[in-house]
Amino acid sequence: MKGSGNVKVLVSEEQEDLIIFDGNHGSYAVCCDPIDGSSNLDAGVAVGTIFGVYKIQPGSVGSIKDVLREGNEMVVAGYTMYGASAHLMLTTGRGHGVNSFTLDTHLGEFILTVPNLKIPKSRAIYSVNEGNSYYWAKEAQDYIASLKKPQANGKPYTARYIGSMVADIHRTLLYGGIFGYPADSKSKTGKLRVLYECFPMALLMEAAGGKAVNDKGERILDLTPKKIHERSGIWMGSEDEVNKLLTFIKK
Ligand SMILES: O=P(O)(O)OC[C@H]1O[C@](O)(COP(=O)(O)O)[C@@H](O)[C@@H]1O
Repeated sequence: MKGSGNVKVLVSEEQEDLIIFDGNHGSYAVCCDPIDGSSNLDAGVAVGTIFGVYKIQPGSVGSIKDVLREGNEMVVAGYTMYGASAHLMLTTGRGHGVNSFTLDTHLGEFILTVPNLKIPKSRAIYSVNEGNSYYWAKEAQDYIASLKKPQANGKPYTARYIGSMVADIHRTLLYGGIFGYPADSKSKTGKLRVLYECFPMALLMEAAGGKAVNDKGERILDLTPKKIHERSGIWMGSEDEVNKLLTFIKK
């Protein structure tokens, strides 16, 4: 990133402090989770790299103010997923849609395989770590319990959880459904980090026609973090599925 000359500020999950690249005139601030899902690496489960990009503030020489901003101000977001095949999912903002690329290992190039990807409006798939459900707020417990009952079509929802956010979100973008990692009485501010997990995935989700909210039902992209490694509870996925969740949260 330093060598590109375009990046002035870097926030990485792997670095406690903000990095400012002195000596270059980069115009961008990158927020990055270099290996998301790292706890799954040894098991050979798909992991990925998540990134979100801001244009640094006018007149800025690189500071924390360039990243402690609303998610709405991100200009690019994406992830690469290293699984059975390697994928790059990219958006340059809500109005610009989402493009999905697959790595052609012979060419060594990412090929555009799904242009202007749209998440299905609804799908009976939920993706959460139910191992935490004892600590969840009652609204979250009631919502997930409601999905396990036979729905209008006589069938309950199906559960899918890999435990690697990139892989769970990749499946959700392609197949539809809802992914959640709510805050709970054990992790009061949630687990996933706002700048390099929640914001990039929320921008992708909305650009694909989905929705992303926190435990209070507020739009994730309207949040403004106060610290670079700030966490938030999050739910995101197909529009109808998030709207159904909101009927439990916003009673
Ligand atoms: O094991 P849990 O508590 O279900 O958490 C899994 C979540 O944590 C993560 O692994 C994030 O953590 P890392 O970025 O530190 O790997 C996400 O990819 C995943 O959604």
